[in-house]
Amino acid sequence: MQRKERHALFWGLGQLSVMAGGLVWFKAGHALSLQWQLYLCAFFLSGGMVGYWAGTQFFIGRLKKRQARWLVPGIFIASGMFYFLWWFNNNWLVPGSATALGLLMLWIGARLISVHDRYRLLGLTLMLRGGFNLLSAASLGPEMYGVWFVGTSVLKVASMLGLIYAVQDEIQQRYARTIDSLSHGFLIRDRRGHIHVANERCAKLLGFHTAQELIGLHSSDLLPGLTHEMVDRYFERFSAVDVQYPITDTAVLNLRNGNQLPVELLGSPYIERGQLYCLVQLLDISERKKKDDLLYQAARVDPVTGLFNRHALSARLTQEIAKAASKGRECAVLFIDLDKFKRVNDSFGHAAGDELLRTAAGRMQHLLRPDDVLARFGGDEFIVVLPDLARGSAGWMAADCANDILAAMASGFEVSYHALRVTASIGIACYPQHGDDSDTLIRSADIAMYEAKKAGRGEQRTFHDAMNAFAKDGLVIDGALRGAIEANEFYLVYQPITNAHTGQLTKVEALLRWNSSLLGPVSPDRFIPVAEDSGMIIALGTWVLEQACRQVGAWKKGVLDDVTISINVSARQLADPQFVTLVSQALIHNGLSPHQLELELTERVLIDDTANVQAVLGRLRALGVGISLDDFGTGYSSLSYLTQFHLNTLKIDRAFVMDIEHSERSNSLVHAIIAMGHSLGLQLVAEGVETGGQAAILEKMGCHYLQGYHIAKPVPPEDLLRFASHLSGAVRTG
Ligand SMILES: Nc1nc2c(ncn2[C@@H]2O[C@H](COP(=O)(O)O[C@H]3[C@@H](O)[C@H](n4cnc5c(=O)[nH]c(N)nc54)O[C@@H]3COP(=O)(O)O)[C@@H](O)[C@H]2O)c(=O)[nH]1
Repeated sequence: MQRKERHALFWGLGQLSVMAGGLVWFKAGHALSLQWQLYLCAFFLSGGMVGYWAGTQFFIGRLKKRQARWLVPGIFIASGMFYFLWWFNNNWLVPGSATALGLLMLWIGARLISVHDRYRLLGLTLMLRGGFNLLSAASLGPEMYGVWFVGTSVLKVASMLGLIYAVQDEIQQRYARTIDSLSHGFLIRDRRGHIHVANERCAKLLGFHTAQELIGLHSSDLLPGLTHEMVDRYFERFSAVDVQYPITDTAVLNLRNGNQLPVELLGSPYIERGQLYCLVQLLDISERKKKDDLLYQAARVDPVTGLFNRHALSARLTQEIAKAASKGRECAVLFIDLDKFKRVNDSFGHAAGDELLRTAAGRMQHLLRPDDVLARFGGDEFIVVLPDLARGSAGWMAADCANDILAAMASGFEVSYHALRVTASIGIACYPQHGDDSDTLIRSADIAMYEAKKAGRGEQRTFHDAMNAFAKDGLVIDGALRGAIEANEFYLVYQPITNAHTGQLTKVEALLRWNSSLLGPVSPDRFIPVAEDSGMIIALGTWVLEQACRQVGAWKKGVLDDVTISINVSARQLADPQFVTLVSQALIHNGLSPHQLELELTERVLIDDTANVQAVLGRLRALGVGISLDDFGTGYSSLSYLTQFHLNTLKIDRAFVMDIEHSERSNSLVHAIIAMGHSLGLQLVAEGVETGGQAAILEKMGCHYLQGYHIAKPVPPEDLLRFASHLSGAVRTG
């Protein structure tokens, strides 16, 4: 039995008790002594009153534990009092009982009315019964028994109805409270679409004031766009076989107040008295949708610049390609890489780097048309997509755009109160000429961007097929390079560098050769850039350093006893924190004095990471190792490098030397370089000397050393030893 229903037990027992008292008094006079009759009547009346009182308290939920403990003692105390009263005068028994019961019912009725509206009918009928009892007590004679019986029966039926109403109302209220306490909307509709039940949350979600407003409405009245057909079609889904419940849908509802509400609808069938209804739960998923949108955004947007990220860009480019294909139009992809961005990050920190990226992105965005797409592709890489271009125009439109971007970058940046110059390198690929899917176009633009970088930064290049062949070649070489050191596929050749005045062999340049088991002989011009890109140049350079020093060690105590070995060092080697240690170990292990080693660097190495390069070169010079600037004249040819890096030697590039006999411009340029080198106290080496005439001019100009095919080609070590022996004999005799 439910806790609430125990009131019926108390009331039932109370009623039984009162009836038992009546039987004892009116029907048991012949079987019991008067004292027993009086006592039992007093006991049953007390039991009945306590039962009514306790039932009422229980009904309204106010029967406390400590009160319940007094119920049985209360019956005995009250019985004692009634017995004592009637013992004096047993004529008081009937009117006294009616009076006591009447007063109790008046109290119960008043109490119920005061507690809740739903008890008003019950309370009123009980008060009437109470009043009727009092009236009966005052005037009830045997002649009135018939009237009394009818009156009391009518009132009992009325209070029964009042009780049924109160209990039903309570059950309904409990049900309503339960569905109202649900955190989601809830409604029950019938086959025709009429709403039978709805909770307050449902009303609120749909823009109504109360749930009551919804009851009786047709579902199509709930939302402006909802038609009768849609309402019927929804219900039909519940009649279908093999349906998994709940039927779950998500939708964005257009509400009557003009707002939109993203919801999840959970529909389940509900059968009442053989009729199929549909029970719909509405879950407000605005918050979930906001989070989904945020995640979607995060997956598509670069947090630093707020631009599309790589994934979003790919998807967008695929769309633009499809559009261009369907309309016979073109589109272009610009792959933009900020030069030297790493230096900004390293020198000023990542916050400054981010600021620079945002400024660069802002400048680019400013140059673009509303439909153009700008995305951050990676660290310092951006991509611009120019969509919907007329046939034949993609190439020049992209080149124009690239020029504008290069100009915008050239105006310099202010980052963390520092004025910085950051250039960009741009590669261009067009649809349909250079690829017909997003991956191919981006890859082609990337390859073209690398070509632009190689051309010396701040440049743009448009993709062409030869670049692809080159990139593919790079991939093949990259694959073949792996394991080539362990497989002993590399060896060194040595090219003599002689004193221009005396002809004496004073230096040799070690040059790397690769005889690949897969590709055959591969020239350094092809494999060195690939090794530099992959980072393998560090291992390869270390091998060259050790091998060359070992060779010079082996030449000790011979004609090449005091020769200086010159080796080429790439930027990545110099950035390797182990590099200086490796150099010093190579010297010690092979017994070389530091002046016997000269490291050849190109201008590109020097500009890449000035602060670090300066520090490393300082440590190398402290060791006593010589530093030589290779290919001078081909790169930036900046005088500041010559003073800034404390170089020992300047190597004049072959490109100038080859023309000095015939070109006045080359002649005067080489002359100027030599004069400048002298003034800075540098040793000068002329590269690519191929003729005696060139050698003579260079010697006359004051060049200290000569290197080139005129003296000797790069040769294996044993040939070089023979050459050196021959030369020293010739020099001695000469
Ligand atoms: N980081 C490293 N780079 C290296 C290493 N070994 C070589 N290289 C670089 O590869 C480039 C090509 O070198 P290579 O094919 O060996 O060419 C050298 C000489 O053979 C060539 N040379 C010398 N004299 C002449 C000449 O009279 N005519 C002519 N046509 N070519 C000549 O010049 C190259 C030497 O160049 P340089 O280093 O600039 O002095 C080249 O850039 C090498 O630097 C290595 O171990 N590590």
